Amino acid sequence: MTDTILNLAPSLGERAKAALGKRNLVLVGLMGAGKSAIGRIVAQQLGLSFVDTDTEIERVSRMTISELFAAYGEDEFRALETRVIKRLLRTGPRVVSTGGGAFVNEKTRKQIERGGLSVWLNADLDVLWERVNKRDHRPLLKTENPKQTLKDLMDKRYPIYALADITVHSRDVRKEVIANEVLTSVIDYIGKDKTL
Ligand SMILES: Nc1ncnc2c1ncn2[C@@H]1O[C@H](COP(=O)(O)OP(=O)(O)O)[C@@H](O)[C@H]1O
Ligand SMILES: O=C(O)C1=C[C@@H](OP(=O)(O)O)[C@@H](O)[C@H](O)C1
Ligand SMILES: [Mg+2]
Repeated sequence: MTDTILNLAPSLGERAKAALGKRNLVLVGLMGAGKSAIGRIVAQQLGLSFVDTDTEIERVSRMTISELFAAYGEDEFRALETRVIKRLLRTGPRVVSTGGGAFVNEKTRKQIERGGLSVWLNADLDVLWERVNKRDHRPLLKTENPKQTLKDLMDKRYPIYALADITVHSRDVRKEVIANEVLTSVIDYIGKDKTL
């Protein structure tokens, strides 16, 4: 009997999916915040498809992000990013993990505002640095002092990320914990805003 009741209770993922309806869930935030890693887990829990915009950009261009930056520069990369995100949001609902600069670009941000619910994964400098310094595939961090570059980007971008619908504190705990907080925040946010 108890088993039956437990089985019928909707899971956190099911409740968040019902709250989201047809909206896309879009993760934004700085490099290393966990957008790609957390987005994948959140999508699994929601039973929605997952796409990482950088992976999609690499697929359509048949180049890596570093190659794109080197060959065409950041402005061209942003233009491609805007186009890719527009298409992904049109054909959802899905979970979309963006690259760190996407939400900072005004055109892309407006698309995200129209096409989905945005979640900022907000992390401290030391957490971000710990995560990004292990890999070297991020062209913007190929500077003499990448930690300072990250700090400068934080100062510039955090006021813009703060425009996201929801903020979740990304920190040094298991990824599943952060993913659950994203789902809970979605339920809370949609429950509070009756106009949605
Ligand atoms: N909560 C977490 N705990 C431990 N490692 C994490 C956590 N979130 C992300 N990571 C790791 O940090 C690195 C950067 O995460 P990633 O998802 O690529 O960030 P982003 O897409 O925001 O740049 C990856 O190796 C990822 O597995
Ligand atoms: O912050 C940025 O401008 C960028 C972040 C990267 O994605 P992640 O945030 O997933 O590392 C990637 O899109 C590109 O290197 C530019
Ligand atoms: Mg990423």
